[in-house]
Amino acid sequence: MIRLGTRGSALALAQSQRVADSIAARTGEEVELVTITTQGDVSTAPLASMGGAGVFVVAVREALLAGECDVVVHSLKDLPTAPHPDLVIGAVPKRADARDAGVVAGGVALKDLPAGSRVGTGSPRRQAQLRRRFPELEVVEMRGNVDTRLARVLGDREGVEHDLDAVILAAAGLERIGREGVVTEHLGIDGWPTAPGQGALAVETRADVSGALKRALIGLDHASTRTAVEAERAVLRKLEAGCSAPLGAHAFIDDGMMFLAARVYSPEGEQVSSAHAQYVDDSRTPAEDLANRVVDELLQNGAADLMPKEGAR
Ligand SMILES: NCc1[nH]cc(CCC(=O)O)c1CC(=O)O
Repeated sequence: MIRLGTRGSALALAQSQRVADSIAARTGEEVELVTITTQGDVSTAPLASMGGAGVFVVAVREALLAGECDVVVHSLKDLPTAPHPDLVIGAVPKRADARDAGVVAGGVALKDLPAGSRVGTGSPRRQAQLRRRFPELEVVEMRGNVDTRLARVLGDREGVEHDLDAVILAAAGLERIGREGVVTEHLGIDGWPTAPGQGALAVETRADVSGALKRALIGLDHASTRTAVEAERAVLRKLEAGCSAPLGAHAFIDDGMMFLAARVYSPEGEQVSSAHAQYVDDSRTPAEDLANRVVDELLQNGAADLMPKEGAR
């Protein structure tokens, strides 16, 4: 019996169940889901007041370290970039859709929404992107699980106020919970790069993992997804010291070639710094090399100046 720790949200359960099925098929062992309730799930306070989105990861990791479960699944974009000394990412499965998706009431295109229409997102990156591309729309701060966010646009849930015209969410999350049908448009990755690691999962275990579970995770790993998200996260890590502005980054590998593009936004979206690079050499560390080139270019393009100014907002 293998125990897979998971948060209890619909999204977490959906992605954990898929990984559990895959581990069960590869090991021939039964895989049981163990639900872990985190402070971030219970409270609706702004995540920043609880130490950021990391609150989810910390609680799930504690259960893993305490031996309450053997393996956990994270959305890669929620994972801190610093490695944990006692844990390893045993598998990064093949990435799903990395794009953001718009869900707009009445199926109207975002660009055709009347001025002042209310669009919900809690992500500083999406807020900056919305303000830049659709300056006439009103950006509304929000958080909560995906179903609640959708209900604020679709008005399909009792007890949830129907107060938004649109919401921006990850396409991958909507697919995983079977709600891809509500998407009214996808935002192309070139003009709307998403969070480092978006659409990808990290399957984490204790560093001393062995035997059938270890072999199953090796089999579940998708090398080019792992390298691509490594490059995206390396951009985040290298910029963190000098720049806390919203960031989009996307990498992919196609036919042996690797591409990485990143964009840093000022909070109001009026300024950006963009950079991209592609890998042609036979580097043994392509993710690191590409990220270094992209970060150098971002900083040359003024990325550090896009940071929120003290007291400006
Ligand atoms: N921050 C919350 C979160 N973490 C992962 C996903 C979606 C799934 C993914 O990107 O893998 C979401 C919801 C969203 O951004 O819409």
